[in-house]
Amino acid sequence: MGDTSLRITEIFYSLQGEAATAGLATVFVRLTGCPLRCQYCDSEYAFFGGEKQSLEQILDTVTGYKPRHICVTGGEPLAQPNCLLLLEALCDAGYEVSLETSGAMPIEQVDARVSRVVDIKTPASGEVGRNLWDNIPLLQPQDQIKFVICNRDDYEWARLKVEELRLLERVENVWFSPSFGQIEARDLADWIVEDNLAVRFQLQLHKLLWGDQPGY
Ligand SMILES: C[S@@+](CC[C@H](N)C(=O)[O-])C[C@H]1O[C@@H](n2cnc3c(N)ncnc32)[C@H](O)[C@@H]1O
Ligand SMILES: Nc1nc2[nH]cc(C(=O)O)c2c(=O)[nH]1
Ligand code: SF4
Ligand SMILES: [Mg+2]
Repeated sequence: MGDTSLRITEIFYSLQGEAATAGLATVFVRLTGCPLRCQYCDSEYAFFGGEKQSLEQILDTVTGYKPRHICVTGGEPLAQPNCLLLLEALCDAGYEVSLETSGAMPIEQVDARVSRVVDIKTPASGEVGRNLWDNIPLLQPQDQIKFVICNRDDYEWARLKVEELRLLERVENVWFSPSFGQIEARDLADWIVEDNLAVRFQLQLHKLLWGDQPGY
């Protein structure tokens, strides 16, 4: 077997602040490095640095918290090929695993037990050109789609994508999430109601509880 280590920025235990398992105690494994540069990124500290850790080391740290839920995030976790091994090992260990990923990397090889939370990058993210549209037909009902909305134009764009790609038929949860500090969350909520959309609004719970800082 070759090198199975991963570059890790942090591993911490907190309340899941996003998506379908929001509110549940969760261990976060944040992988270092990302090929994208979304203008709003709240995890820039994960672009560089980190520490190489073996799969065993990572699993030991995770197990120490005695969690049920694990969220693998970054940076862009799928930019490290060994991420696939980590996801498989976490599933084998019996954890409920979710993966936060930009829509920019192939999701095909991710273990089928994982809930893949695919962020479709909007025009105002600055990275709309990186969306890998081939991922869309691969989505399963337990996967999730997220749009981080920065302004009204992003909202209109996302609304059209939901329709065009029939996203509500593909996955149980399509999330519209306000870009933190860039748009009034209430405006986004009002637009969803006015347009009678079947998407789900979310706020990043951890930022309301602890502010925008690493480790929470
Ligand atoms: C930091 S990223 C890591 C995973 C992956 N690189 C991605 O973009 O999905 C995790 C999630 O946080 C979201 N996010 C980052 N900065 C944000 C912000 N300022 N407001 C709202 N969501 C944000 C991202 O869009 C993504 O859905
Ligand atoms: N509490 C908490 N929940 C989260 N859900 C997704 C996160 C991320 O950074 O990907 C995150 C995070 O950083 N903290
Ligand atoms: S893809 Fe994710 S980690 Fe990378 S810059 Fe965008 S939000 Fe940040
Ligand atoms: Mg975060």
